Amino acid sequence: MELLSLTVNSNSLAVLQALEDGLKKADADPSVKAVMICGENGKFSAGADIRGFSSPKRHGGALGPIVSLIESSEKPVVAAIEGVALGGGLEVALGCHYRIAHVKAWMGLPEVTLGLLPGAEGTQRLPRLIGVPTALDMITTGKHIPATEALKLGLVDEIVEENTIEAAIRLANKVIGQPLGPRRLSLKPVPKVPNMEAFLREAAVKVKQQARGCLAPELCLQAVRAATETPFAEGVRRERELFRVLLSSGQAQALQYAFFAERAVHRWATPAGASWSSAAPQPVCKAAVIGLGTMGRGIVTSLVKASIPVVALEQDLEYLNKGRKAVMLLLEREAMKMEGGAQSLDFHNPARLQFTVDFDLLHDVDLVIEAVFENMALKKEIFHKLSKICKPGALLCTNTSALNIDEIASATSRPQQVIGTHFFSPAHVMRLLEIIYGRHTSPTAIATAMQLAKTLKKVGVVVGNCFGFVGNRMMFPYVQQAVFLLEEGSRPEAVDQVLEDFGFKIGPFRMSDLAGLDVGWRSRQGQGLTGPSLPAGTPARQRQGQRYSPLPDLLCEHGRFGQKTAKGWYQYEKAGGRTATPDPWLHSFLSRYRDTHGIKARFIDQEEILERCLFSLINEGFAILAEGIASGPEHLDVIYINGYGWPRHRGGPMFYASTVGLPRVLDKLQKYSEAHPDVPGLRPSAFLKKLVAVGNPPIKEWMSYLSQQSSKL
Ligand SMILES: CC/C=C\C/C=C/C(=O)SCCNC(=O)CCNC(=O)[C@H](O)C(C)(C)COP(=O)(O)OP(=O)(O)OC[C@H]1O[C@@H](n2cnc3c(N)ncnc32)[C@H](O)[C@@H]1OP(=O)(O)O
Repeated sequence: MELLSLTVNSNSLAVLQALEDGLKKADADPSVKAVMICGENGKFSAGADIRGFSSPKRHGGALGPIVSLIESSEKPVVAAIEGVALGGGLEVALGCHYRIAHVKAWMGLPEVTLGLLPGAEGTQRLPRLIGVPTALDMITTGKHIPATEALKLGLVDEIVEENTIEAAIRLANKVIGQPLGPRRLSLKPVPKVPNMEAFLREAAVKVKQQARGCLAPELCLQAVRAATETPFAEGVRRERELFRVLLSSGQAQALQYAFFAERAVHRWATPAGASWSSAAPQPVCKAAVIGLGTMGRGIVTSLVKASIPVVALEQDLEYLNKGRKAVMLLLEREAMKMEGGAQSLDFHNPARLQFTVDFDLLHDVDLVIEAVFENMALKKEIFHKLSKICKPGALLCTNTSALNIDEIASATSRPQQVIGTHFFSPAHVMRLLEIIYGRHTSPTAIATAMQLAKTLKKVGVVVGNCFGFVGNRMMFPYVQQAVFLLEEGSRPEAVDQVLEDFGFKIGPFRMSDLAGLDVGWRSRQGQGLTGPSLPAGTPARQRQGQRYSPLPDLLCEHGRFGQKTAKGWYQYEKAGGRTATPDPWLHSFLSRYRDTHGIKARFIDQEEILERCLFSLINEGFAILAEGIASGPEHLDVIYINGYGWPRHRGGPMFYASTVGLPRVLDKLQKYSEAHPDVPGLRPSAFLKKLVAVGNPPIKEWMSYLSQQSSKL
């Protein structure tokens, strides 16, 4: 036998054992001259079994010694990489003396995204192979790189377009007898950069800033630093130490939960029993977008990037030209980030992107996304037209953040084809797509919208129809608490700081200034909560017997709409400016407001700010689950992580509640509710109470306490 071939699809215990046995056998057998390691079914390895990290019987540290064993083999070992080589899979390849990859293969060390670091000596070998700056980037971001890039970086020795295994065998035969010392990465020095210390210091600042409280990127950097400062064996010891810290940090569990939650929501189901097994998606070969405001522009860009031909429609030529310019600018920027540039997107080709004011051009599209502003009458008028013009079977989507899908569908003759697709701004960047089915929406429509999300590289989450759906409905009590805290004595910058320290990308007041205070003002006017339709004599701080804060309305009446007017909860350098500065005017405005309403300002500590904002949001989440609006807590968590800047390393609001402990959440809500009996959002939901009463079960069992529901986790 000239060559032994080993397969390493997943780094389960059995595979590791087989790898070790195979290597030992190859070393002991004089007839074996070289070893080739490959995967099965066109995939090298997706790395360790992620579920294994939270299992009590985890085989910690088992892979590192095997990678060392591969490297120390006296016979050349060649990795034949097809499909993916990720995490532990790539670390195995780094132990090999040669790496050959298929041109379509992808490689990366994504452990950081799971709250870990490449704990099988990857933090020590990769910098020795491709240099510290590039290795650090790969290890701290976890990004996957294509084989072509891996070749340029020197991560692989060769890429092939045909049979990778045959090419690897050819290479193995060619190198038999050549010295292996120079191919053993553990023996190589780490390539120098001019001022390593300054480079690492700067990198540490950048990584910490971007990590927003997530430990893994910082510890990844420390492990790479060890590679630059200590011999290989010492670096490996440090790597293992840091790996153990991460494994027991709690963040790893949250990030791994998030990984599986995103996959679980893909297996959508409705209370009526519809799911992938009962519905197939319809093909979307051509789409239309109505309305080229901020949302419409992003949606068009997203569709073009996904190579779906688009017809973009506006109400008149003035709006159309404005929208066209903005879309072209977005597409040009996106094209610059892509390898093939503008050519690859081909957006100047009218067959790919057409701008029009003529509704009739929508007659042959497979799907329409209406993205005009939030006005029910306008949306109904558009859907009425669509139901007359569009071909039978065309999916009619509305990009609304709160409005009733059934009412919009009632304007059509085909409510089964109407569905909510709630994009998040900027729509070509944000990963979340909330997909809302109405009473009549067909399973095919849901499947088609879910498939569209995948094509657009977004995470689609199927939810039921209620005001604000899942994301915004949970956001209302959170924002309401933030404003109540101002009434009681806090300041916008104090509230924002607490929530940003928790890990939110942006606190509620900075967010409100960014989105524009006028958006909510219009909606409240529409609901009759403020403005001319408010009945005379309505108490300033009460609506329907519940506490209400007119603060945001008063700010709007002062023309303070946020960034766009250079003033909102903060002040900005100019209209459209981004730098929020605390505003003395706002502080004295708050004092005057409290005096007017006889409110005695008090000091509010960070714990109260955090708990009242987060626990009221979580409380609404339990109500949503009990009503069957979402089929599991993972749906709520995926929505919050991908659409609302919730820190991923805290796993989403419902996972966070499970880590705080439901009895504590209930206890605190009860306390705050007693202090604020006129705030329904603080009144503990019946489902939360039930879960506490049955003994605080783990999150994956929650849904079994509601009849006919089961978790997808
Ligand atoms: C002591 C230290 C020892 C070792 C250090 C090593 C650590 C590691 O290796 S950590 C793992 C690193 N690997 C990854 O993070 C890869 C994760 N997977 C992916 O990125 C993707 O799944 C993919 C790119 C490999 C494939 O993507 P796609 O084709 O879109 O399929 P899905 O993502 O839907 O996945 C299909 C199916 O497979 C499950 N799965 C994928 N990878 C893993 C894994 N590493 N462990 C466990 N399960 C995995 C995924 O959950 C899907 O299954 P379900 O639909 O049932 O959830």
